[in-house]
Amino acid sequence: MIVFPNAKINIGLHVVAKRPDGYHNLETVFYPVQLSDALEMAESRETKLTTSGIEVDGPPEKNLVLKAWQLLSRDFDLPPVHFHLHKNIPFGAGLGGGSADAAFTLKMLNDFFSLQIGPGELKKYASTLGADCPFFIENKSAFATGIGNELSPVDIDLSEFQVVILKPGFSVSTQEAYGNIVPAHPEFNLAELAKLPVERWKETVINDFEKSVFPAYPEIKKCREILYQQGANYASMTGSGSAVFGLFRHLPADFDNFIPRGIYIYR
Ligand SMILES: C[C@](O)(CO)[C@H](O)COP(=O)(O)OP(=O)(O)OC[C@H]1O[C@@H](n2ccc(N)nc2=O)[C@H](O)[C@@H]1O
Ligand SMILES: Nc1ncnc2c1ncn2[C@@H]1O[C@H](COP(=O)(O)OP(=O)(O)OP(=O)(O)O)[C@@H](O)[C@H]1O
Repeated sequence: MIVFPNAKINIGLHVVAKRPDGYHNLETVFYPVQLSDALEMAESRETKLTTSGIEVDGPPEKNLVLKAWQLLSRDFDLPPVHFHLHKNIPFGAGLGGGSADAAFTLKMLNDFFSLQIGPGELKKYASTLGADCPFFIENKSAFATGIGNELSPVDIDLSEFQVVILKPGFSVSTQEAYGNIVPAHPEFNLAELAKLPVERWKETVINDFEKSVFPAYPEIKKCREILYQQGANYASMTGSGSAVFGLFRHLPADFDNFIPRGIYIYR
């Protein structure tokens, strides 16, 4: 069985408050995008993970794919499986790639072994693997509150836009980014703002992490500037960076010529 865990972008992100458990309450809109990993699973003599593509740091047992398998194997009698993960989504990018792999592993195990876990229960398993993870269970645009795990559907359709993602050669640690932010209650509700025409988002739909991350990493700010110079109708950092995305009604044919060396382009 093969699945294609996709990335997400954040359309606005407000860090609302620090919680006693050290995590932060936030408000954001998650939107799924096409950029995807490939994850294959087959029954095997022992449970193992092999990888190709972008090299993920850390040993296989720390990989969220195996963590998702371990999580379900505590409650279900799962036979051993061989996973192969081909990694295309850069990590430490704010694109939620690791969380997507974890959520798709849960869904694939549930389907393949007919475990009969309902979507609500699957989301609960997912939230123990990462704050971004429950979104990828339904994988539909959603307004998120709590630590990012309380989701309600939001009707946003960006199909007329081309989504272009720029990623500098370095990553930003999510933990560090949260550590450098001063939480504040937002004036406006993001779910409402996201209903405005995309052309009005530039002034209204804000990712709070840009304020704290841009001064330390001017190259990320530069990526957003380039996207606007090239005619993006909206551009923003996603999550805690380091990737930024642009939404284009018309992407210039010579777009790639304007992207400095060392910056990866995904579309
Ligand atoms: C920045 C976002 O990508 C926005 O979508 C997410 O909030 C991050 O979600 P994630 O990578 O799934 O986060 P986790 O792997 O659960 O947590 C990584 C670290 O980020 C911090 N963290 C994460 C989520 C959150 N709501 N508050 C936090 O303070 C915590 O220090 C945590 O140790
Ligand atoms: N399947 C996986 N894919 C990517 N990273 C993984 C995976 N499994 C474990 N990790 C660990 O998670 C870290 C990346 O997490 P991080 O949350 O920074 O990145 P992300 O997946 O881009 O998501 P986001 O930045 O949106 O939270 C990696 O450095 C790696 O150690």
